[in-house]
Amino acid sequence: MNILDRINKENDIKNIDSEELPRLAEEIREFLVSHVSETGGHLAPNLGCVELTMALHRVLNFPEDKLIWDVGHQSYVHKILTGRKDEMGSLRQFGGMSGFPKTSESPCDAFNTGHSSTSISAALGMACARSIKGTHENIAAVIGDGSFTGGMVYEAMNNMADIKTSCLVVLNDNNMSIDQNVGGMSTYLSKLRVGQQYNDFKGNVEKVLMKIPVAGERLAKGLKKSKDSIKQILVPGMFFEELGVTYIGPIDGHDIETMEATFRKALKLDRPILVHVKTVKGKGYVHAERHPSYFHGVEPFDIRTGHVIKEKKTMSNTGVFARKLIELGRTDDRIVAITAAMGKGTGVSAFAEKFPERAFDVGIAEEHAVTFAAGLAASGLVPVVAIYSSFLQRAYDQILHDVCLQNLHVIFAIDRSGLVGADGDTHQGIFDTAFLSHIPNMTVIAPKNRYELTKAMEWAVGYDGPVAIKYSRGDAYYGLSEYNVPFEKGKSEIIHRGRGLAIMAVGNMVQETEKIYNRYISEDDDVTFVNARFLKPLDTELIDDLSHDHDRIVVIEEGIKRGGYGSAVEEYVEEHGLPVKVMTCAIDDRFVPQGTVSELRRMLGLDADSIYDRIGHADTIQ
Ligand SMILES: Cc1ncc(C[n+]2csc(CCOP(=O)(O)OP(=O)(O)O)c2C)c(N)n1
Ligand SMILES: CC(=O)[C@@H](O)[C@H](O)COP(=O)(O)O
Ligand SMILES: [Mg+2]
Repeated sequence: MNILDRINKENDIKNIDSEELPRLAEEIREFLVSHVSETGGHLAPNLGCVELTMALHRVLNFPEDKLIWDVGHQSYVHKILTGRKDEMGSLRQFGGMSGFPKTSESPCDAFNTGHSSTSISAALGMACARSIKGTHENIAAVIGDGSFTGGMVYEAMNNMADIKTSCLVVLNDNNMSIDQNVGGMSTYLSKLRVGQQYNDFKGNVEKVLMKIPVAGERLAKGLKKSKDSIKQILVPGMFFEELGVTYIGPIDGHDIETMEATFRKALKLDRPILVHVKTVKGKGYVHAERHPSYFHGVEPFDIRTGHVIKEKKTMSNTGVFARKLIELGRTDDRIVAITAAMGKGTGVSAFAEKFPERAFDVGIAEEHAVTFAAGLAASGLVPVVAIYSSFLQRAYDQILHDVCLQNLHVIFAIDRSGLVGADGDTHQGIFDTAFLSHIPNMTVIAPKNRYELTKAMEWAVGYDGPVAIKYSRGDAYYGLSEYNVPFEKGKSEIIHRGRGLAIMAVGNMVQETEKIYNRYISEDDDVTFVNARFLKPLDTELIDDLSHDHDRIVVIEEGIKRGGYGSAVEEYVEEHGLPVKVMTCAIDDRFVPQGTVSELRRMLGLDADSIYDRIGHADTIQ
């Protein structure tokens, strides 16, 4: 019988003999590789934290104790150990188990995550709540070295120093973000990693105890360690120590026994402790160990070769963006590119290969990325900040206060705009139009296909002011390339001028709308088909014009309805008393879960068939 068969619910791991734990770790790795090879998912981060998760589960009691996973992409092992291994087949699928912690999925998930660098703040909040309520649960956060580049971490640690209560932070350092980790903190952690041997457990605890006045010294003496070993412990982790957070480490993140003993002791101390754990990303699966970046988040793959089963043959929007950026960069040396730890994901790394001195990976620091871009723009350069739509949510005030208020020429390349699929609610890029369009000076463009994406980039470089260009995850659309009306600020593109019904589609929904349009044409319905293109400024002249011979305008967009493009059209029509009804097919006031984009569109009524059916009833709209 496999040892994993004896793990069926939370805390079962405590009944496994210590000698059996290494075998259990192997079984978990095999289980992970076999499942993720079929579903896709974040494999390398999970392979790297198998023993770390096991050690935490030996020490913490679930669901009473609280364990917070930063980003949460590495929580699969935690899920397996908390009675969810049978759900692994549905990982990241529509209606299935999430790839991130979800409080709605299990009481053993203490806090929902998906975006990085939130875990220490949340843990600290829980620790303070525990003091106020007088309860006694343990609270721990696990955060990776990549996530440790995010600013909130330092805000939390700054605060932590003032809050003298037990809170364990485990820094899972695999010397990798998605790509190579970057920056001063990453260098500092590297120094800590190579600068000393793994501390043995007693030495570490002794160090901690020595720093606690009076009682700590007594306890440390009780450990009967030699004076020499006490001396050598005072140097590492000074940065954390100076901040008032006790540092232990680095310890071997694949040695369950050492981690278990360290965590057990650390949790007894009534103060914030950071345990620095060194792990190998992708550990135990040769292809993932060799290519941790590729296996960070991977599509279904062949276990033997490590190759993704459905290799892409077409170019993605990201690829189109990257290629065009390089082309623009060749002739305009004012152009600089910025990524917040998503070099490969956004395509900025391709630009960086050609123009290393004009490309910046600032770490997982979207807020900084935007204000950094503002500084570059204020000095006459043309920064292109490429950030996924959902991660850009973080930088709202930087966009408003640092860029738009000064009308600076910063280009926002908003990748993963629209539904992203399997990552689910934390990652859907559905709020960008709403949170950008209401900021004065901002121009928002949603290109309809790959050609228009390149034209939008050219236009944005030639413009002077903040411009956001949003495009979706996945394959670039090649269709409708014969329609290529030159760019003019605030002007939509008329693909076909008919009468009666006008359909205005936004960005990636132009492709879906083409199907609806073709259906009308095949039925001899001469409808108007508009590519919205500029979401802001609104093409009010066109709306005025349409209102003369159309009684209905239908707006189709893959974004949140309130504050979106359709809202702006509706508002304009109402304010000006135009004789036309507007219906917006967009996403109602809700979050959108995981699934394939087509499943989600069907669920939301945003697929061509559903929209066609709805328009059929459009004369009933109020
Ligand atoms: C705010 C935000 N920006 C970017 C990301 C994308 N992202 C997810 S995991 C990750 C790297 C995290 O590295 P680390 O914390 O070291 O975890 P590892 O995968 O190495 O275990 C990044 C950049 C994110 N989830 N949230
Ligand atoms: C966990 C996380 O935030 C990233 O790894 C994200 O899943 C990447 O998404 P893409 O696959 O769209 O690059
Ligand atoms: Mg890492």
